[in-house]
Amino acid sequence: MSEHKTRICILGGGFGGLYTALRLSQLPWESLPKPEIVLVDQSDRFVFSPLLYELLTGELQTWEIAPPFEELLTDTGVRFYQAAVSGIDTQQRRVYLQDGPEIGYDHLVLALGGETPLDIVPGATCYAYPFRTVTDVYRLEERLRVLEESDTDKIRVAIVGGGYSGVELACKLADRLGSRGRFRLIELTDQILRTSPEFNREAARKALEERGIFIDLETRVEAIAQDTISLEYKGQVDNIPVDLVIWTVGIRVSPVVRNLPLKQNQRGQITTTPTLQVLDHPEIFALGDLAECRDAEGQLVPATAQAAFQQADYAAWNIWANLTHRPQIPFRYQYLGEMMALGTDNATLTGLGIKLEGSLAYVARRLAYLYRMPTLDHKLKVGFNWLARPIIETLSQ
Ligand SMILES: Cc1cc2nc3c(=O)[nH]c(=O)nc-3n(C[C@H](O)[C@H](O)[C@H](O)COP(=O)(O)OP(=O)(O)OC[C@H]3O[C@@H](n4cnc5c(N)ncnc54)[C@H](O)[C@@H]3O)c2cc1C
Ligand SMILES: NC(=O)c1ccc[n+]([C@@H]2O[C@H](COP(=O)([O-])OP(=O)(O)OC[C@H]3O[C@@H](n4cnc5c(N)ncnc54)[C@H](OP(=O)(O)O)[C@@H]3O)[C@@H](O)[C@H]2O)c1
Ligand SMILES: C/C(=C\Cc1cc(O)c2ccccc2c1O)CCC[C@H](C)CCC[C@H](C)CCCC(C)C
Repeated sequence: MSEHKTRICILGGGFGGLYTALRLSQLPWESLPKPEIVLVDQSDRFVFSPLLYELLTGELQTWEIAPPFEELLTDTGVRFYQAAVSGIDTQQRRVYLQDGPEIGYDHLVLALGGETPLDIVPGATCYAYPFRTVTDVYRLEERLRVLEESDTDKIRVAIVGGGYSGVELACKLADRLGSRGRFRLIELTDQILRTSPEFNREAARKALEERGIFIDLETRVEAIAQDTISLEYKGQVDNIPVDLVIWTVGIRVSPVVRNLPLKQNQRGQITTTPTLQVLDHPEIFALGDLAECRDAEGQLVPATAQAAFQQADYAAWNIWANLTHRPQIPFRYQYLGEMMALGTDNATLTGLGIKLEGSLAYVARRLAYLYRMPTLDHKLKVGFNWLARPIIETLSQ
């Protein structure tokens, strides 16, 4: 008689999914056969999004911040499928893939993250550049290169959203374009970085000012066309000429998630228990940006990499606990602080009672992120490269 091997299927290989898979592969399964762990992602590589800006400035290379899953999962026993998830049957416990096999599961982990919605303003889908994936970075890089090689005197860039992504991108791009860049940062509310600690917000304001970045507060984007952006401020609409519009605003869960017969909030996020299980489906875990979770203390868990990274440990542990008949542990979110890149030699950091800005914060942020990268092997490769690169560059001058 062939024995059914328990299968854990993880959908999405980002901060929630990949780290759950890696943690699961390290847990002790001695008392029972190791389950089959399957990870599905539409991309062939994991993206360490906090360091995505550094691709645009050439500070980092793609392999460092977006290593292929096959490489990260070597010797872990986790099986990787590159395919887009097109549907999930939660009754039959089956996952459907575009151009791929159907996968049955015993435990399912939903970690598909979110998408940047562009269709909320006319013209944005056609003319604005989102900033979330490596493909987004390559498209933006191509546009920047065309503009840099053109004979236009000033390159006019509008960045929509005065949140973290908008501010970080503005500073990095301002450093890349130097005196040729003309930047506006467009924010709907009356301040940038509304949720940041005052220290980081002040450091960001200073960095934006030093780079001559103009901030439009209380300003709504009405429409985007090929070479203009229409901005509404205090009831008046202005059409401003631009060469490039970058859209960093909003997050939306994908239609695959929206279509699931699982309890969701107004934004389509799946409601979970503090143990990260989906209501009425103890075999399904949901984490990261697609989940609405209140932790053991009742605090709402934010949609950040910091939170997804912490949830992954609990999701893995609770699946293991389920299979080994141990009690579940409720998730406790620990806000450790936040870090922001504010240019190619500058950053700000507030966390664990420490406040740092300038080049010291720049180095500390890099080291803190190196420590958060997946797998020891990858950390060593990247760390070694960070040490070796400046030496090689100096010697080859
Ligand atoms: C530019 C940028 C910078 C950021 N910086 C920070 C930061 O400094 N600190 C911080 O805490 N947070 C940061 N964030 C937020 C952070 O990236 C997210 O909160 C975090 O990635 C959420 O993790 P997740 O696992 O839910 O989703 P993700 O990490 O987005 O992973 C989702 C995965 O699912 C895959 N996927 C999606 N749909 C499908 C499908 N249909 N089929 C198959 N695969 C699919 C995707 O390819 C992706 O690999 C940043 C975000 C951006 C965009
Ligand atoms: N360094 C970091 O820690 C870091 C970096 C990047 C991302 N993240 C995390 O990733 C998530 C997404 O961050 P994000 O910066 O990409 O997005 P975000 O936090 O949603 O910021 C977008 C900003 O744009 C504003 N806005 C919304 N609609 C607008 C419109 N139509 N026109 C102009 N402005 C508009 C938002 O105002 P409202 O707030 O009022 O909606 C907000 O201030 C967050 O959870 C964040 O914590 C963290
Ligand atoms: C603020 C810190 C962590 C929170 C955090 C933020 C993120 O954006 C993440 C993204 C993805 C995964 C996880 C996280 C995340 O946990 C870090 C706090 C760091 C400390 C304040 C100390 C840092 C010490 C340095 C590593 C060494 C300093 C060396 C010197 C100053 C050069």
